[in-house]
Amino acid sequence: MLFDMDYQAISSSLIAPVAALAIAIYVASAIRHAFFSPLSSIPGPVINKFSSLPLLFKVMTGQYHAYSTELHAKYGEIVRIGASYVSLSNTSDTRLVLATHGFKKGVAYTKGQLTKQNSFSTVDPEFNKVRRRQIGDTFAMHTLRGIEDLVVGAGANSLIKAWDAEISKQGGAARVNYFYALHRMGFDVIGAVGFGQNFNILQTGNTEVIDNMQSMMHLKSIITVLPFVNRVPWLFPKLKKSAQSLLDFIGGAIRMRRQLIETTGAPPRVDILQKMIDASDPATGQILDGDNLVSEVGLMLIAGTDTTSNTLSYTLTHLLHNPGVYRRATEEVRSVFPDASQTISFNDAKSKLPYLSAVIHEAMRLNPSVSGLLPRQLPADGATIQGHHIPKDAQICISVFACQRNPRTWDNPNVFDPERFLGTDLAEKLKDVLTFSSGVRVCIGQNLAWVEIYTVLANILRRYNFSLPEDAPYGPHRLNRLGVPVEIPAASFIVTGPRNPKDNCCVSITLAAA
Ligand code: HEM
Repeated sequence: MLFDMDYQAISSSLIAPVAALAIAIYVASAIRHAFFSPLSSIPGPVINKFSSLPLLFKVMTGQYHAYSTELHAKYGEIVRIGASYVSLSNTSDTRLVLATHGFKKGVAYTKGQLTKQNSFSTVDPEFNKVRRRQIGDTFAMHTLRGIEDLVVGAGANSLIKAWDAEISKQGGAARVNYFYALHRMGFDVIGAVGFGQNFNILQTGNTEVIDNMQSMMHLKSIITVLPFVNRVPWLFPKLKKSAQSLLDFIGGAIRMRRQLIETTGAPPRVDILQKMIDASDPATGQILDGDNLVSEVGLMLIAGTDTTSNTLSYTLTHLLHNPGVYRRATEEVRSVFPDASQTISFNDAKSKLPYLSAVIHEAMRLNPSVSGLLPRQLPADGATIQGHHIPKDAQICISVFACQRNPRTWDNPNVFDPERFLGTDLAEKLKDVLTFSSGVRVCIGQNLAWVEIYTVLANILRRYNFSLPEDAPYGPHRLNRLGVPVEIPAASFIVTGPRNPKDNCCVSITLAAA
């Protein structure tokens, strides 16, 4: 008993010094990491030298794109954006990081994973190489030429059908929400080319599946930062239920296709789903099956819908906010393609409409739809960038948004000005645009996105007159201190889009004179 009492007395008297020692060690290590690590020479807010919490908060609340851009404007082209995180806004440095598998994707990609690893989420270069070999042909231009009719049918033509119906229903002029219309359409396009199915949500107005997709992106952003959320069923149950519904939906679509092949003995048509079912790695013969197929096709639905639809939405927003640009783009389309009975094809739109091309490039520069945190690991020896040694245990964050608004690269970077992409130096200029990323992990679906973007914009600009409704909260009537329209607020949950599309993306449309 006596021994017990002594023991208790001794242990209680030790608590305070042990705790003090632990705190001292923690503080010393934080100070060493903040001020004496190789990262200490990199500029940034003092708090970021000690903690990554401000960064993680910005990621979770959808503000990373704006936060990184703000810090680069203040501190320069290399910034300590978190205790172990460095951000770059110089395109050449960023391209260098993206060029090879030397800088592997950061582990955050695997934390946000809700399905089996796929070509996007994997951090393993070998796995990625196999996947890209398996599905590369699926997205090659020669494949897409074969399915352009599907893209245009579910895309531009279907949108025109829906908007024509709205115009006649609303008596000659219709008020529509272009964000939702373009998202539903984008989903139908992936349905047509990726699932061999007519989801038809543009015509039916069903948005449940779109909402499920947005919930999945939100959940992924949260899990990236707080991985334990995925293991605790009662945390964010609504988001999880929506994400699961989406995965069930994808699994069901693949099962239907397999059953159809078993019944008829042949695929109904050559589309992306069939290409993926048939895909094999030319080097190893490995095929895609089971959960791997669900994961890859699910990725395509998410990566292909939100990104392309947001790009289209932003392009239309910029046209509506800049009436002079809108007039010139519309005149170009209508004078080059006066016959409204002929659908404008991808090749024609791309090769014959230089001003519309410049508008699209400029919208994609200002609003790259993938501008969330894209972290990269360092090689074993670290790397030296802009004279700073970045050690192997740090991570480099790619901020496409900050790169594309870097004032050292772009004059008046926050001003929408398609003229930038009209000169003879177009190819040079495009080297500074990283909207589809670059290097070994460059977007695999960009050809599909281009076909959809050009065919939709060319055909709707020819067919409709667009104008902002009188109650539009943003537009040419609301200018910032640079004298250009205030940008509508955006949120970035991996994909960046308008934060409140319901209120900020309405437009009035009428049929253009034939
Ligand atoms: C305007 C539309 C699009 C934009 C701006 C875009 C942008 C990007 C970017 C920036 C990346 C790199 C992300 C990273 O490093 O973490 C990426 C990767 C990827 N994208 Fe896209 N994308 C678009 C459309 C599409 C479409 C239509 C598909 C397929 C249907 C697609 C499929 C993918 C895949 C599979 C990857 C991962 C590639 C890899 O890591 O090897 N994307 N995209």
